[in-house]
Amino acid sequence: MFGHVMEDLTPEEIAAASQLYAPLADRVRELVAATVLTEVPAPDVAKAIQLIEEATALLGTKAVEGSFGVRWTPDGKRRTWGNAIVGLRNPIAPPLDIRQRGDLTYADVVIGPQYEGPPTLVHGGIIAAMLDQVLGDAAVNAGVPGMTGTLRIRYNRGTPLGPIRVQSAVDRVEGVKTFVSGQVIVDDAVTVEAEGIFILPKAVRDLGDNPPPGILAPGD
Ligand SMILES: CCCCCCCCCCCC(=O)SCCNC(=O)CCNC(=O)[C@H](O)C(C)(C)COP(=O)(O)OP(=O)(O)OC[C@H]1O[C@@H](n2cnc3c(N)ncnc32)[C@H](O)[C@@H]1OP(=O)(O)O
Repeated sequence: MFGHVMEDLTPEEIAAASQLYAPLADRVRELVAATVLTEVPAPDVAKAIQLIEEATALLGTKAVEGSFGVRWTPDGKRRTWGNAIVGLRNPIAPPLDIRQRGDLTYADVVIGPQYEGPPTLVHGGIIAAMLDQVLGDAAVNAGVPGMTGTLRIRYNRGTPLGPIRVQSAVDRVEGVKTFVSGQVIVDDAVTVEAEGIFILPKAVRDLGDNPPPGILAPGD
């Protein structure tokens, strides 16, 4: 399917790529936070711009065109490394390390200053994006994946920057629709609640009972 890329890589090659690119994304993420907060004098800002331009030019000498897509290997293992919320290679991602315990899908994450909306609080759109991903992953983990059709969010109170939990669980399945609910939790209090309907798209349904395994498998 469009955007899905098959790569014949060994687990060792994938581990090596992870060890190469995760620190790159981590350093750029730190750079983003530093850019928001720095108070150094103008010449130092000018120097930083020059260094960043050099790094960007270096990385751009060989690069994928368009987007990273979803990469998968013949064993069905999927890599969503460009994903805006969980992507290992994506400094925009907080990133969320989404885990599963029983029926619960969750991520514990520290939200930095680059995600500020109201002063000292997490931006509501960022919260929505994280909930979208974590609710979607609950559907994937339950074996009933889908694209977000509807996502309803209730912001009960502000969510402070810093450590938060985002969690979700599947409520029920009706045909091609998976109903999922979730919460954002800070210090044992629910700050945000969400309900989503995740729909197995017609294009995937049309692949029949045995779609390529990477289409539906959880990513990492
Ligand atoms: C496998 C991938 C894994 C991917 C796993 C990825 C992990 C998820 C985490 C990331 C989540 C995202 O960001 S996803 C990106 C944001 N979402 C999108 O871009 C989705 C854009 N919308 C679409 O592509 C489409 O509208 C779909 C897939 C949502 C539905 O299209 P469709 O498959 O053609 O649907 P259709 O046959 O008409 O209807 C099927 C049933 O769903 C109902 N329905 C249709 N649209 C909606 C809707 N928006 N909200 C509620 N319900 C709806 C219909 O009434 C019907 O109910 P009934 O008659 O059966 O009762």
